[in-house]
Order: sequence, then C-alpha cells, then structure tokens
Amino acid sequence: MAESQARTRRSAEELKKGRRRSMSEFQAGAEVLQVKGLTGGYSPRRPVLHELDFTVRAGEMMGLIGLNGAGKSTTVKHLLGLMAPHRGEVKIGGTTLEADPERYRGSYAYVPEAPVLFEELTVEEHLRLTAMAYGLDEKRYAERRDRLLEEFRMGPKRGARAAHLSKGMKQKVMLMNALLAQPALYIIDEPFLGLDPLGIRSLLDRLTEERAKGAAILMSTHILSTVETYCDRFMLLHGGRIREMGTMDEVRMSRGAEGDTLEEIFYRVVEESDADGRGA
Ligand SMILES: Nc1ncnc2c1ncn2[C@@H]1O[C@H](COP(=O)(O)OP(=O)(O)OP(=O)(O)O)[C@@H](O)[C@H]1O
Repeated sequence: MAESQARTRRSAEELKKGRRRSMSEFQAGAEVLQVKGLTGGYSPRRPVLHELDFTVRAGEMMGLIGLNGAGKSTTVKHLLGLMAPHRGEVKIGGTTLEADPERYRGSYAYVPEAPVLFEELTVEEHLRLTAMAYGLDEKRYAERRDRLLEEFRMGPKRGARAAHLSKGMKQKVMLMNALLAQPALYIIDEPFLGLDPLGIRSLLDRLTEERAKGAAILMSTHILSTVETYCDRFMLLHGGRIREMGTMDEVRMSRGAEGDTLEEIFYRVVEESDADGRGA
C-alpha cells in the first residue's frame, strides 16, 4: 500500500510540472482547439490525413464520425501530440505543442477507447492522483469525487483496485478522472463502449453540463443518434478528408436534405466520396 501511495505521489509530481489551463480561463466561443491544414499519418510518403481544418470552441461539443479506417484515431493521435504533423499545425489553449508543451498538455484531458489504469491503485487513488496532478485543493477534490462516485454509481467500488473492476467500471474511472480535472478541452474516443445505459446517461448529462460551463468537447463515436442529439456540430471524415462539417441544420441545408437524419446524410456522403474516388 505504501508503495502504491508513493507511486501515486511520484506520478502526480510528473503530471503537475505542467501549468494546467482550466476551462474557466477561456471566453465562451473562444477557439480552444485549432487545427489548420493538418496533413499527417504514419509515413510521410503516405499521409492518412489530408489538409484538415477545424476548430472546437469553448462551450461547444463537436462529434467526430467516420467509417472504420476513416482517420479518426489518427486525428486524435495528432491532437494529443503523439504524432507530428507532416504539414499544418494544431493549437490547444492557444499554443502548439512545440511552443509550450506544458500548457498544451495541461489544457486537455483525454479519455481513450480502452481504459489505461494502474492495476494496483484503487478507484479513489486514481481520482486523488488526478487531483494532485491538476492541483485541485482538498475541498474541491472531495466535492467533485463524491459527486462523481455517486453519479457513476461507483461509491461501493471506491476502495477496489483497478485490476478487480469490470470493463465498464474501468471506463468509468477514466471518465471520472477527466471530469474531475475539468480541463478546457475534453478529447473523448468512443466513450460509450462497455458502459451500461445508466453510465451512458450519466456521461451525457455530465458532458452537457461541462459544455454549459464552457468546456470544449471533441467526441469520436459511431453512435450517430447521440451525435445528432447532443453535439452542436459534427465533422465527417472519409479517406482522411473532412467530407462534411457543421450543425445538422447547416449540413441539411447545404445538401438540400431537409428532414434527413445524420445516418442518411452519412451514407450519402460515403457513397459520393467513394464514387469520386476519394474514399477510404
Ligand atoms: N499504427 C499504424 N501504422 C500504419 N497505419 C495505420 C496505423 N494505425 C492506423 N493506420 C491506418 O490509418 C488509417 C486510418 O486509421 P484510424 O485508426 O485513424 O481509423 P479510425 O477512423 O479511427 O477507425 P476505427 O473506427 O476503426 O477506429 C487506416 O488506413 C489504417 O490502416
């Protein structure tokens, strides 16, 4: 146990080196994520992403959708700074990764599709680690922790080690960590995998609340009905290109597709893109 606490402290110190930017530092509507001309991928000779241009503003939820292999995860890897652009740039919190790595990394929380946890740490130790890393004071930490444990129905598991949690519970810990930190930008990859219906509802309610408080949210998912209901705007990637972007109304209007669902628009865009030879 002492060893796990020491590890918690060490990891927190590592994370704390950065200057964290919370969403309260951003004006409503400010462009928290700015992507300009991003061309990138795994080999400079064969880019996967082509000239992506988009922003996510404070107080906005953007859905990132596309078929398997469209380039969603590759886009996210570029945003996280795990891959360098071949051309173009990515700014988070007003800075590129090169210009100010600490501020850049401190401005977002990332929730991956597959949970990444310390097997030996308990649920509560994970939350405490995040609180230490983001410099939360004890009072605020305790308030947010208790609320999240209740909302995600994880109270009974607060003392359980990650190794002993179910798949969905592990995912909940990742989400609770992000929500505890309250960053300027949430980058969330397929958040609903493994969550039960109550967990999905809690997450959507909380994301809606965070957005109302000024958070910017980029959410990649295959659940189109959720994008249609909850996201302010969406971008549809196909073959590493943005083939549609905007609000549902904007896209319907520009395509003359009044009354169409996102699913109908999605199929049409994919068919058109394949027909003109620019598909995946
Ligand atoms: N590590 C890698 N090395 C080389 N190419 C890769 C690698 N990972 C993905 N790719 C390729 O990049 C392209 C985009 O893949 P990506 O994982 O970004 O798709 P995605 O939209 O996230 O798909 P999914 O919905 O299946 O998660 C695909 O052609 C894929 O084969």
